[in-house]
Amino acid sequence: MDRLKKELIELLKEVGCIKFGEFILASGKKSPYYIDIKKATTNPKVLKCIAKLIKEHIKDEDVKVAGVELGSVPIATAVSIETDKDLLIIRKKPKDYGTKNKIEGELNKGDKVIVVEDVTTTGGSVIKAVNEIRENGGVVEKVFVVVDRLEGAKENLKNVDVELIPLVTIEDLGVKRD
Ligand SMILES: O=P(O)(O)OC[C@H]1O[C@H](OP(=O)(O)OP(=O)(O)O)[C@H](O)[C@@H]1O
Ligand SMILES: O=C(O)c1cc(=O)[nH]c(=O)[nH]1
Repeated sequence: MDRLKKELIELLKEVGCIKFGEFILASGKKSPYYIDIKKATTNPKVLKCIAKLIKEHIKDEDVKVAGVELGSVPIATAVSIETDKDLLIIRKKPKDYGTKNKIEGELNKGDKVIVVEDVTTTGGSVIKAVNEIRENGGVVEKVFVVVDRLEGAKENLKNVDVELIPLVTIEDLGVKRD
């Protein structure tokens, strides 16, 4: 296994982001476990590791890096700094004053954009962001996610012609699913 991937798995365990109990997810689904990914994405060591792993995939590509409010913004920022690529921030709702922007940063027609996400279950949240970028002229082919829970996101993204690239999956973290 890649050294950085191994390091990321260890770090995710170390910061204590794997939790068991009863949780309601963004999709409305119930789950007996939860990846408290914000514990990871507020930790500089984890952010550096994530950024380096994503850099291995996008080294020479002419792309911009997009993160969705709230969870993916620190990840996209770390990747932007590590790769020297422009950052885009996708809001969940447009600002209702000032610029009224939904996308912050410069997105031009035809720009290639990679989207980063903190965790995927159904992929519904990141698909909304992909649609927003596409509606504004961006070209999205790849989404990187720190942890994929293996609950349909890969298939749902494939249906909209996007490849989901998980840095780790729930299985890599040793979480048993029923
Ligand atoms: O794959 P899905 O089924 O869409 O679920 C995963 C999404 O749910 C969480 O977001 P949340 O809405 O809690 O946003 P936050 O980052 O603002 O906390 C998480 O950060 C993902 O974006
Ligand atoms: O689907 C979600 O909302 C979700 C699942 C999970 O494990 N962690 C998280 O932050 N969100």
